[in-house]
Amino acid sequence: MRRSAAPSQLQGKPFKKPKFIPPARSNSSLNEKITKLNPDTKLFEIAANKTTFLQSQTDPRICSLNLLHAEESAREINHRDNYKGKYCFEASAMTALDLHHIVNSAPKEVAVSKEQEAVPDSLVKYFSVVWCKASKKKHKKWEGDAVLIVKGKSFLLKDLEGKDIGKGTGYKFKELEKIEEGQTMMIGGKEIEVMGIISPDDFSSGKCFQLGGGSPSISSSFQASKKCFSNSLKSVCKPSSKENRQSSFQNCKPRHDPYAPNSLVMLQPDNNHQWMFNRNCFPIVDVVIDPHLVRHLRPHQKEGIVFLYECVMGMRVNNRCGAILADEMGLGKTLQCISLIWTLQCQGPYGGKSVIKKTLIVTPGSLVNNWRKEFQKWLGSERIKIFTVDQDHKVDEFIKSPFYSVLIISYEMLLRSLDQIKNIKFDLLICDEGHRLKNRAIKTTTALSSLSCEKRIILTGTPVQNDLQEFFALTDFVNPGILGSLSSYRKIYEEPIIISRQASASEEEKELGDRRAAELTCRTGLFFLRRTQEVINKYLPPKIENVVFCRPGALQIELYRKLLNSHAVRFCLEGLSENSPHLMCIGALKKLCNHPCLLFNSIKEKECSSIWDENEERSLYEGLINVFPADYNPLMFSEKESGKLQVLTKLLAVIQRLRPTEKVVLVSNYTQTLNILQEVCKWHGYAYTRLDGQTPISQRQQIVDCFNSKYSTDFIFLLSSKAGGVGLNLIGGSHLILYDIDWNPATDIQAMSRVWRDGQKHPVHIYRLLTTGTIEEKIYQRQISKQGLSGVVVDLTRTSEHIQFSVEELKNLFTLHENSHCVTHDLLDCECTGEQDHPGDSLEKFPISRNCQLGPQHQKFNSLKSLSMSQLKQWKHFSGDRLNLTDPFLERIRENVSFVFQNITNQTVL
Ligand SMILES: Nc1ncnc2c1ncn2[C@@H]1O[C@H](COP(=O)(O)OP(=O)(O)OP(=O)(O)O)[C@@H](O)[C@H]1O
Ligand SMILES: [Mg+2]
Repeated sequence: MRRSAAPSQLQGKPFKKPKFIPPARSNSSLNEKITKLNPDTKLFEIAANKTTFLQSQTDPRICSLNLLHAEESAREINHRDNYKGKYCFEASAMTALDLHHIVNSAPKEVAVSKEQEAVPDSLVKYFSVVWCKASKKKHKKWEGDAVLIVKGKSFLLKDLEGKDIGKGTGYKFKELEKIEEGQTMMIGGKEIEVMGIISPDDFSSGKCFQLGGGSPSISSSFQASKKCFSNSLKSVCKPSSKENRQSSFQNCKPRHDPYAPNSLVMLQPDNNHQWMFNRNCFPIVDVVIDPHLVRHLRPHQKEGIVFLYECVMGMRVNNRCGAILADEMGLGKTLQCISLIWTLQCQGPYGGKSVIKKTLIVTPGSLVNNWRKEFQKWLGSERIKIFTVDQDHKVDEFIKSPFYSVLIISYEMLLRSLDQIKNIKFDLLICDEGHRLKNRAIKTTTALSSLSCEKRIILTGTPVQNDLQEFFALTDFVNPGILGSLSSYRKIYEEPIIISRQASASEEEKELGDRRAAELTCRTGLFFLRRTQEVINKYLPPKIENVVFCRPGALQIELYRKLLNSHAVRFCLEGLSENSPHLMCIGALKKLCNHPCLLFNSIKEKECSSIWDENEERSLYEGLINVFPADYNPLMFSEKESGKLQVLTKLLAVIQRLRPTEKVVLVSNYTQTLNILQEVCKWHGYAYTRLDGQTPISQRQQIVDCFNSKYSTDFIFLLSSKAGGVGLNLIGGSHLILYDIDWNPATDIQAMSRVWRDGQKHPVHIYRLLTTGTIEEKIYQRQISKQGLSGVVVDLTRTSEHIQFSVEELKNLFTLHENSHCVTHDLLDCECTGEQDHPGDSLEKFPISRNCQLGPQHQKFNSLKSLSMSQLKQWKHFSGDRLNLTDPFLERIRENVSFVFQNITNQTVL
């Protein structure tokens, strides 16, 4: 049998999982393999690999989420790098010095692993192997790489996707115990050759399943350097004519002075990068952000630009040019991208030549014109020509005109114009509110993935929080293939992580899950950046957040009781079947909380519709109509019938009386509820404007601008959170009222973030209205306990309306607490009587933020936990008649309010 040299040895990393090399092609030993190569190639390949390896160990940039302060770091790095790499020839000379170190280090690793063989038998051992079906043929044709796990007398063979491809027990103990590198053996009907020993560490982190082994930067750099070498050598050897080069060199000055005070200078490319991308040996030129922009940038934005630059230039993960910028809402992701586009369009590190020509920005319809406005705001109209696609301006126009360099288009329009878009060569793709790409199967994702552009950025304020598959989709979109195939990702990361989070998980499973999560964080952390709102708090006015519990009206209580007694609800509580109508029951209760007339409308609609004969609906609504007054007219509804509506109308009146120049954003998830709120505005003569799913895209920015203008006479902005919750800047309003609650906390947080952002002049008041003792409280509790308290890596139980409920949970949901001021407060186990602050509580100790899907490691860098029950305990509590509110507005509407939680951020600025 011909023996293949373990590819891991060729890479100088015997403990990493080698890339599979069919035996027929790779039958030479390590030394043979190296000497067969062109000597220069050999030096370069290994040295380039080493360079990146060392860099990944020592370079602070590698830890993306632990960014250096941009100003100092970028400059410092530049100066540090200045000594090297003016020309790529220097690179090979320098890196060649490391060759011995690499080759010599290999046996050491083996020795370390071998020590482990001597440890007690109960310990598990891991090997990288190649395998094929058992045969007597002389020349084996290996079918693939695998990982062999040996424990005592049994073994398990897994392919690189993590799938089990063989297992067996009862083997001779000695045979399994003495497995060593290079050995071939028959095992479970398969012939295997042991290519190397895998350390327990590499197994538990999952690294051994990665092709080429190691971190992305290490492995891809190796591949990349191999790939680029032959090309770059050719092109390096045929530089442009002497004269041309001289004249290029003379023009190679940075566009802006890198030594000016406060200059923001990008990192210079390292040797490896130069080999790949500077084939004409242009001199290295400092890339300096336009001082006109730098003047305005906040520190976190400077860091963000450095991060984005390094990602799209392929400086963080070799051969990969994608990034996810997941800063919380309002942190100015738009400005960071605009700065990047402007920079790359005019500058580049190689001879100063620009890196990109055309940029495609895809964004929700409501934000197309917001992007245009932001370009105008930060760069004026002369520097860069923007084309926005709408009904009257089609992609054709962009194609025909040489003027425009940036195309801004909505996701919907993109799908319609995909054929044309595909024919344009875009160098940079930015997907705003890109969490919508979390589903790989939807058309938008496949359409965007089909574009050939490699430099891809996803912007999102609410990255997928609790679903590892969605996280995979985002990651795979920006850096295709970086985490392998979906099936291997599931086996290697998702499954062990999920298992480890289950209550029944063994210690071993927990440990494995933690390690895999840590490894995943580490691998993606290079191109994933998230900062929380705390970084801009100091630039913003104070924010007073109130969770207001409103007593339900008499009609509401009566209807509520009747609903809970319905056959449908009782059927749900008997045990869940597939056809359980619990979602319908929940929907009816939520409608009732908003206003009984919504329920009345539903009953009447069902009466007229043919679907009415469905049993559950009949059993839910049966007899309900009799609870309404005989002459009930849903068009003439009364505010008193809904506790929340009563509080709302009083609140609006007080705000207008006390602050006649301030404006209110009023948010609901439902169009029908917005209709009711709109009626209320009309009755009270409040000037209002409205944005929902029906608002034509072309009008949306105009509506927003008009509301934000100081000349606007609108008092209220009616906003549908589903349609316009993301991305909008509604700083014209300083009061935001969230009329109803969503299962998904991200939806609510998105909506609440519309007013407290850069540019806001007034202290901001946020009011979340909940009906006391009802399902709304339960949903709120679920938001702050399940997802907030968990603090774990994943919680797949939370998927908006598709949550799986246990019967116990449904019992809780379908209970009305009529005698409590606030069930949520009762659950807090708080000793206060709801009339005072909690002594010694520091709000700073409990920053409010959101959970990040990858748990502790990500949180350490960039994301704090969501508001949790324990944090809520630290807020101010005001109960019943003893309300002694510091909020001047709530103070005047206490009548219908049974309880208030209040938190003030930035009080010092008051
Ligand atoms: N450095 C700055 N100085 C002043 N205003 C700024 C600065 N950066 C951003 N802004 C303003 O802050 C507002 C919010 O910025 P932007 O819309 O980019 O936020 P975002 O991060 O995209 O938030 P979201 O996730 O909600 O879309 C905008 O009006 C923007 O012009
Ligand atoms: Mg945005």
